[in-house]
Amino acid sequence: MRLAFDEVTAVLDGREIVRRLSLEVPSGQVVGLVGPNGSGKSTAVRCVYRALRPTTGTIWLGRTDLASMSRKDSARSVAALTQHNGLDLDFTVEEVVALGRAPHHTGNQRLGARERALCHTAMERLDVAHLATRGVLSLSGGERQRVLIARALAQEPQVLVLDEPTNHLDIRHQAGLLVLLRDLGLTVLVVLHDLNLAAATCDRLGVLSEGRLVASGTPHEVLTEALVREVFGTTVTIVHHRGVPQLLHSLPERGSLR
Ligand SMILES: Nc1ncnc2c1ncn2[C@@H]1O[C@H](COP(=O)(O)OP(=O)(O)OP(=O)(O)O)[C@@H](O)[C@H]1O
Repeated sequence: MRLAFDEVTAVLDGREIVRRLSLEVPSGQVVGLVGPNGSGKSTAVRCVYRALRPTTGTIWLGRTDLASMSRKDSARSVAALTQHNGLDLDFTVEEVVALGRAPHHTGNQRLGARERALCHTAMERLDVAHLATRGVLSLSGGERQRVLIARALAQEPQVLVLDEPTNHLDIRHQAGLLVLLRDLGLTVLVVLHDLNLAAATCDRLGVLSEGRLVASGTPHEVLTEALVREVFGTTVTIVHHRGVPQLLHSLPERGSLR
């Protein structure tokens, strides 16, 4: 299912945080949203998981205007990993993952055998099955993050929206997660700070700067030394590894700030 921002503007506190954003995530593709701190990435994705309503513009889910859908219907299609995960209660890992099934249930339905198997598969994919009976409050930051991604997968969404999912993850789990996102076959919009991981994983990238989309295309098209200098204000050298652009920092000589 395709996801598309169509001229989306989001105003907060009287300030345009996202400005006329048009960006498409084609069905089954992974699109990375990158940009400096405060450029509006989280605000844009909050509009997709409906924590925020665009001030103007439309978000399309397939051919349907997201704003016209009931919250339950959109929750069946869109799963989100947000920066504020709300894991405040000491549920067990398996209980948290089972919450991913909530949009598919009415009332206090119990999970069926297929759903239990689905939750178990999601926990295995995220390497948290061995933690199933642990309380989530006792987990490390990275373990918690993986539990939340397992919950999102248990939801069986068609569209997955993730805001900095590699936070807290060690490099093995970062790489594992991004390979998983690539191979799930879902429509994925992912906010990433690590441009090297973004280039290696995403089919396309959108670059936000001060709320505006300033570049979009394949990583190869988008990630140039000039763009990184202009948007992020830093100097890098770009090399190609297996055909993928990768950034090497060119830091000033030691002592240059003295
Ligand atoms: N509720 C709010 N009210 C007013 N301003 C807000 C609100 N939420 C975010 N902002 C501001 O909007 C701007 C964009 O914030 P946003 O979190 O979308 O950026 P971001 O690109 O995700 O940043 P980061 O990379 O630091 O996570 C920031 O200047 C932020 O201070």
